Amino acid sequence: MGISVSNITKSYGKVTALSDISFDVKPGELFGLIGPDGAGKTTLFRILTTLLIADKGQATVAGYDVLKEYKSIRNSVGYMPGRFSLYQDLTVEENLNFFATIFGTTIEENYDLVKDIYVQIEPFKTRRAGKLSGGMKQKLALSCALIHKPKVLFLDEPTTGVDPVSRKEFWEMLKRLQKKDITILVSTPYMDEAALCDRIALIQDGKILQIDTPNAIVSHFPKPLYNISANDMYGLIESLTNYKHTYSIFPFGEFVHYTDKRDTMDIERLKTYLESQNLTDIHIEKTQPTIEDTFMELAK
Ligand SMILES: Nc1ncnc2c1ncn2[C@@H]1O[C@H](COP(=O)(O)OP(=O)(O)OP(=O)(O)O)[C@@H](O)[C@H]1O
Repeated sequence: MGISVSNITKSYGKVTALSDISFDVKPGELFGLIGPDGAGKTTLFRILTTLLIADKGQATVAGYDVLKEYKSIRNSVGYMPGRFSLYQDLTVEENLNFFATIFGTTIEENYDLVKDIYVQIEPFKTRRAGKLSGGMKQKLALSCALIHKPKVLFLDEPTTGVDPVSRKEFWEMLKRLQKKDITILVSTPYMDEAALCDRIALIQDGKILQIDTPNAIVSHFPKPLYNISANDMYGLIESLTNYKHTYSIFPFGEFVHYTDKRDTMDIERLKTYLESQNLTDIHIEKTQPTIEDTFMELAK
């Protein structure tokens, strides 16, 4: 009753948005599609929610074929698209009522499922959706996607444009929904959110780079990784770019993430080199790779 995707390909004219994509989401799993803008995430969501037809390949959602049984899929899934899922001129309550009505149900009938989320915006139930904050819009959109008790929930970049506290709360809500036997496919460009999924697929340019648990993905990082900082970030990047032993560099907050071509690297020699480039306050220490590091390495 999860999701099964086999060899899905979709092009828009000359742009190949998805190229031979295959993966399965197990029933009850919280599965993340992680990739930058334009990777093909929205196209895949639209195919799985039967709004778009693939050029090639098959897919099933909740056991139903996306082509032959599209009507059953529409009754079994909840879809929170990245943008424009709410009617801005309707109030909070009217939006929820509208989504309940088109699925032939009522807010009361399925209130239990959305209660957790909806109570947080209920005090504003007479406010128009267009006047809500980003975090409140997101909670309303999630309530609307859930009001007909879907078996599978599709969330396309649900936390984009949402403040960090609301983002954290949102992920806690997803974990609670998962316990109610809902299979969740969520896309995000935020690598820190990827770590909260059961399994993730890293996707770029319409291709899947890797599928695994977040821990396993990180453990595939091929080399020791170092955090390097110095007084001048720009000079540090330039010097490391010109260093003959550099394998990869990647700006990461206040640090540069560095890997070396050699099997064993001499930290002191690298420090001496950077000092010779007029850099000061140089710190080099080994660090743990993140999903973002693995993504950058695979995307090379
Ligand atoms: N209707 C369309 N016509 C032409 N090209 C399109 C269309 N929709 C998407 N594309 C192109 O297909 C590729 C994948 O787009 P898609 O929206 O699926 O990616 P995404 O990962 O969801 O990114 P975003 O977060 O920016 O929506 C991009 O190169 C995009 O420009």
